[in-house]
Amino acid sequence: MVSYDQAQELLSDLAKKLSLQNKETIPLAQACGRILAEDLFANSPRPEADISAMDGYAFCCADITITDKHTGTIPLQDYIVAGDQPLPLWKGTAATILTGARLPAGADCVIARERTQLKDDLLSLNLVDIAPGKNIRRLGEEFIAGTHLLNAGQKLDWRHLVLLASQKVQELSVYKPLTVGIIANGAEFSHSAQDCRTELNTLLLGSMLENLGIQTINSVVRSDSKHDLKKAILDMVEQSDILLTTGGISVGKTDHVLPVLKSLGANGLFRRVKIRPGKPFTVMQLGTKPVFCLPGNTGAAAICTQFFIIPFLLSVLTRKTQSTTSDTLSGISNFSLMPPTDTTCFVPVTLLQKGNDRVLSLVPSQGASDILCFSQSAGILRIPEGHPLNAGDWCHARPF
Ligand SMILES: Nc1nc2c(c(=O)[nH]1)N[C@H]1C(S)=C(S)[C@@H](COP(=O)(O)OP(=O)(O)OC[C@H]3O[C@@H](n4cnc5c(N)ncnc54)[C@H](O)[C@@H]3O)O[C@H]1N2
Ligand code: MOO
Repeated sequence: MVSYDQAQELLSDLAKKLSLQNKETIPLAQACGRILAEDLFANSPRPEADISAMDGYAFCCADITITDKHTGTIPLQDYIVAGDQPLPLWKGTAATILTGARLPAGADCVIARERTQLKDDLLSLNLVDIAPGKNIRRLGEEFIAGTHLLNAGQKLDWRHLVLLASQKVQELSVYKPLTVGIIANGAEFSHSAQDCRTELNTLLLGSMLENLGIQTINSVVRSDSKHDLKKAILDMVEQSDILLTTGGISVGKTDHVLPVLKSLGANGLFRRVKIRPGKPFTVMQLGTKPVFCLPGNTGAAAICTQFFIIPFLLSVLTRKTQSTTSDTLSGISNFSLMPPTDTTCFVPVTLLQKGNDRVLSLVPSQGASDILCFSQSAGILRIPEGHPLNAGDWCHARPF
């Protein structure tokens, strides 16, 4: 049996050693949700040229004819819209220019249209409104060519796609999605069982993992037969990069998962963790493939997945230890909890604003097989071994 920290360390080492993922090149438009497999750099500056930030008029400040202490004039000549490659300004004239249009050579200022008067193609303006550089977005002001834009391992969403589209990236290299095989087992799920139960955990695990962009394949062994279980594991190992099992890992007569895996040559990374719930959680390796053996109790399976499997998969996917699953629901606890010696405890909590305080509270009924507590809570609070929680403590829960 290992501690929570030891289990995390073993999993982090395992994630670093695994080289599960191949790369593929796909069109940018299909890349949302995929994991970038290369560092990407800007191939052009942004803006690509000096650009007008206003609908108005472009000119060179030095060409303004001063008419009195406060005002000046300049004749109007050209008309430039976004998409034009403008000719240089006629010396001594201004050009009408629209927002986003390239500045013509010779212009060093743009004035907004509503700050001017126009009569017979002669523009009048207040001198306080003009200065070299005004209302111009300079070439490379946002970033220059060669700027490091994205790291390999980034999960791509609209923020990244739009950035890459601005660089005219049409295709990019991403990791092929991981396939995770999920096996539930138990005779209670047979439709002919006297006390037939609804199988929940393949749905639970499948939804959690698909949220990460992982493909999942499910198999439910609706018997307590070692033979059926062995066949399901062998089938699943063929089709997946990583295996999850749920149920059948305790010490009951029908708990066959661990003996069957051992009979297939699997080695244990660790057997049981000092946590509550989820103590029977075990990780093995079948050949090079990790096999995560989760308890059958649905609440325990959910918590082990949130705290061990998702961080593991994210570090495999992104090739770095994850901070994205950090504990970010912060508030003052309104309850005390003393975990048993050597045990890390997990409890679902709500987060409510009470006056000036954000308060973390327990929700009712949070046994290892309970599930309503998850819908009633905002996240899970981990209470590390040796650190009893006192009412009034400032603490951080992990949001769902
Ligand atoms: N003598 C002992 N008994 C138990 C111990 C122990 O240390 N000594 N540990 C307890 C703990 S803690 C847990 S957790 C469970 C884990 O047992 P299993 O992983 O073998 O789970 P099962 O016995 O197969 O099922 C337990 C419970 O969960 C339901 N279940 C199972 N799979 C699913 C599923 N896919 N969907 C919905 N519900 C599922 C199953 O019907 C049982 O009710 O062992 C304790 N016992
Ligand atoms: O630890 Mo079990 O996972 O409590 O029911």
